[in-house]
Amino acid sequence: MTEADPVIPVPPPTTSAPALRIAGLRKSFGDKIAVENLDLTVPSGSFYGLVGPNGAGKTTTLSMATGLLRPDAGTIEILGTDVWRDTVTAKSLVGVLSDGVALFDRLTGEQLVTYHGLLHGMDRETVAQRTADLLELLDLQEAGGILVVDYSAGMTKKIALASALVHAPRLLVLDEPFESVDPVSAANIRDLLAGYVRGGGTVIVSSHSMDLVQRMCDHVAVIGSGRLLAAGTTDEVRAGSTLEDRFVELVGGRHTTEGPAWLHTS
Ligand SMILES: Nc1ncnc2c1ncn2[C@@H]1O[C@H](COP(=O)(O)OP(=O)(O)OP(=O)(O)O)[C@@H](O)[C@H]1O
Repeated sequence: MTEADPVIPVPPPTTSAPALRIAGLRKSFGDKIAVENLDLTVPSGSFYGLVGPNGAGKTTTLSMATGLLRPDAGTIEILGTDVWRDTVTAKSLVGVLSDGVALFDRLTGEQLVTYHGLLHGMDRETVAQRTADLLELLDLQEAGGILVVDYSAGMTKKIALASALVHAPRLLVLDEPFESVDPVSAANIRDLLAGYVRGGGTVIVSSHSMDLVQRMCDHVAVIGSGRLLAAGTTDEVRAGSTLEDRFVELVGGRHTTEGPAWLHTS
């Protein structure tokens, strides 16, 4: 699949508001401050990367941004709709692939995608057509009749992505979409997402692959310890070096030793 048109037409914009606007976002778990005073604006039509070290607050931020986790403070708007005041409208605008949220895995892959489509109020015929398209695009045709509980990690990721896409959302929020996915499927997913953005959609993707984010995303935000460290176009943020080098510079934490002596066999 190359230079593909968007598989699913993205509804035309009805607002000039950014795809996502976050202001003053905070979240603590007990004494642990996971997200601290975070401001972030994701322009409509962008392919936005969110990067940060383990425990930086990416999943917490994306969960709050998509109506899955209530913030302690701050506002979040998706295309001008306040996520926590008008959650139903906001959720209709967004497709979410979450890290670690359980799927209804006693359904087959086909049933799971169909369920998500029906949940969004789509008619059965459209849901069936789109489900078939998505299963084909994600190389899951043969697995469509198998229970999701029996899927591999990569297949589970792909069926969750299909479920997030079936209602043709205006904004797609993907937490670690390429984790466990084989290189061919990853390339197919990248083409699918690029086509989706060309068709007017917005993608936010969190990833630990700096190389992938640098190649794929036109904007990037770096977060560390729950705070925004840098944000802008990918070229602005990497400022002449590679995103990986810039990331290490911003985040720190590189160890200069080769580990304890007992790890060295000779
Ligand atoms: N439900 C929770 N209860 C307690 N602490 C939590 C909870 N969820 C997240 N945290 C803490 O909040 C911080 C941010 O976690 P988060 O999962 O958002 O990081 P992340 O950037 O997605 O990390 P990773 O790249 O490792 O997935 C971490 O210190 C984590 O331990």
